Amino acid sequence: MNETSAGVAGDVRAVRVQGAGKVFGSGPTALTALSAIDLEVGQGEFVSLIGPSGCGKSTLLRLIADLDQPSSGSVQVFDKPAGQARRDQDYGIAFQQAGLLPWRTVAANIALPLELHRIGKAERATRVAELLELIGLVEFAGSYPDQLSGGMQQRVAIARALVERPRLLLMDEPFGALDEMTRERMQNELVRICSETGAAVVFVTHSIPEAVFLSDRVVVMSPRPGRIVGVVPVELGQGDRHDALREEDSFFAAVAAVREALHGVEAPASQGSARGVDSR
Ligand SMILES: Nc1ncnc2c1ncn2[C@@H]1O[C@H](COP(=O)(O)OP(=O)(O)OP(=O)(O)O)[C@@H](O)[C@H]1O
Repeated sequence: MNETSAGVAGDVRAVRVQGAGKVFGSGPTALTALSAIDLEVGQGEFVSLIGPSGCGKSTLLRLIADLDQPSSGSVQVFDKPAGQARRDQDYGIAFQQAGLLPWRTVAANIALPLELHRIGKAERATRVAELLELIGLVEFAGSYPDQLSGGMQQRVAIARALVERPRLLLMDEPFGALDEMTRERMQNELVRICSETGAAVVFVTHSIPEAVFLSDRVVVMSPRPGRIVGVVPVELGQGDRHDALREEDSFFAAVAAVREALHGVEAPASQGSARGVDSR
């Protein structure tokens, strides 16, 4: 393992990406989005991906989710090829847009993956009740998405991602569209949900404080072609990610360490966008 690969000790990894590259298109217009990515995520580990806009964070997540194929290298999820892990429903996915079906109630949205996999009605009802409890929306079971706030919709999307008890969650800026207060509440809830379910998480974000608050390790990527240029371990105590942590010196020190790792990897102005890394 070289100094920029992101590895963990232990046997079965939730995610193991080895030498992965991704080229979109071919010929003179070919675009190399990712190059020589080595990334390992341990079971129950929370890893964030951070880097300038367009550096390939979402592409890497899509490779792990088997929504796209690497042009080189390999992607394994729980020691299986990514495609097999997808067929085995080994992971749940939550993206920036909650993506709920507007004609289905909250309960029916959460139950959807179970229905698609022909789980019986009684078992579905039990599982949905558990999830509604977990996300604190029991009294909204019969509501429709347009009757919920953005943060509540995101919680429903996370419940739907968790409904099949995945050991891995793949999240692409799931709180990106939320206001700051709601976002922090959602982060607190995600910490709680992860400690209750033991799921590993790969989390894409533009926010350094968000990455630090949530993660065991923050993986820093370079501008296109995206490479891993640093891995910052966040040692803030596992079961101890509480709101007050955001005010503590250890938190600010970790934020500074990630900012330092990002130093020099920001996209030049010509390549930049309004969605660069946010260090607020
Ligand atoms: N399907 C595709 N076809 C062609 N190019 C693509 C495709 N998907 C992504 N790209 C390109 O790959 C590069 C990486 O995109 P990606 O969305 O992974 O970046 P990102 O780091 O997630 O960006 P952001 O932070 O802005 O969301 C970009 O230059 C993008 O234009």
